[in-house]
Amino acid sequence: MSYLQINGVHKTYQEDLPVLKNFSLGIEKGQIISLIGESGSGKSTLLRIIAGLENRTQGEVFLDGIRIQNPKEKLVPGIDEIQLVYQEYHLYPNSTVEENISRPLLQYDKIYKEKRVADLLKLLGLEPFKDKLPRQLSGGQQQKVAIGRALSLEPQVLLLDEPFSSLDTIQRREIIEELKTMFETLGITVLFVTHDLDDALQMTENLVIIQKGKLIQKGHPEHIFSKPKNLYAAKLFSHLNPVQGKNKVFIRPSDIQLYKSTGILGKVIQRQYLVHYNLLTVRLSNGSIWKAEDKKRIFEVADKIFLKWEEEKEITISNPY
Ligand SMILES: Nc1ncnc2c1ncn2[C@@H]1O[C@H](COP(=O)(O)OP(=O)(O)OP(=O)(O)O)[C@@H](O)[C@H]1O
Repeated sequence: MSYLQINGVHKTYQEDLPVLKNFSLGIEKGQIISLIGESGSGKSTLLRIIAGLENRTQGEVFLDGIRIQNPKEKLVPGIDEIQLVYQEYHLYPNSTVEENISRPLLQYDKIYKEKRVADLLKLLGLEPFKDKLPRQLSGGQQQKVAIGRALSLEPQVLLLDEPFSSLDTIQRREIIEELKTMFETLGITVLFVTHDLDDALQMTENLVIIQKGKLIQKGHPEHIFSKPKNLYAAKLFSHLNPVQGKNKVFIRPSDIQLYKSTGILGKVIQRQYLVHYNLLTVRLSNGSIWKAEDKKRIFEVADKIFLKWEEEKEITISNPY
């Protein structure tokens, strides 16, 4: 059994409409995992179940071998060892940063509380803002306060439910970088939920993919990229072009080479400037529409183009769902 063990969790809010289907996952102590899935795939429900804040229809969750109780089995749902951080910061608007972080420690010894809060303010780089109100902070700083508050109880596991979705790209990149280092230093076990593959990869190389309540695939991104279990897992990484004359066989735009004279003929119908290449939309002579990456930025709309690729780069996806 893993440190955090999720065994066959099944959840239905309404009869016959399962939101989680026999979901099992083991997470080792100190591991950081990114759980990625589209909207409505059951990610938040799973986190609430792990935290003991939502009743499971079937299955069990264990932390260090101890069963997490359903809310209906407890007077006060949840446990201190597992803390959940939400997208909306849920801060107390009229309390300072310091007060927000110390709030869960109301019942604790004063000296312990002061030290714990001072440590967290330092760890999160929030010391200069300790007397400010949440509304005087940026979104990223507010989320750090929420994370500080979650960490105040010295949890073993931190569950992050799309915590950076409302931040802009640069803020997200910076805060993920900073928190990742902090989590590694603390040795805390983290399950980070997101629908954004870039965010997921910035946090860790341990990926878990959930789709419609089912665990589709887990592992290193390189493995999922080259051997995706289904179309959704494959498409998370890039667009897929269906190879003509081959059933369920695809080629990624990044694996296509572009030529001016030999290969499969097409015509550029759209060109999109992206950071590292121009993304071309190409109509092939059989009418199908493909995407290709023009890394040298050579081709223009209406140009003739010829495509080639190595057969070994083709991906066969037997499961279309
Ligand atoms: N309390 C509830 N009562 C009834 N249905 C619910 C409840 N909470 C969630 N659901 C439904 O369960 C499904 C999964 O929702 P959930 O929030 O777990 O998914 P998610 O992957 O976190 O989605 P998002 O990224 O949009 O938050 C959705 O269809 C949602 O409408």
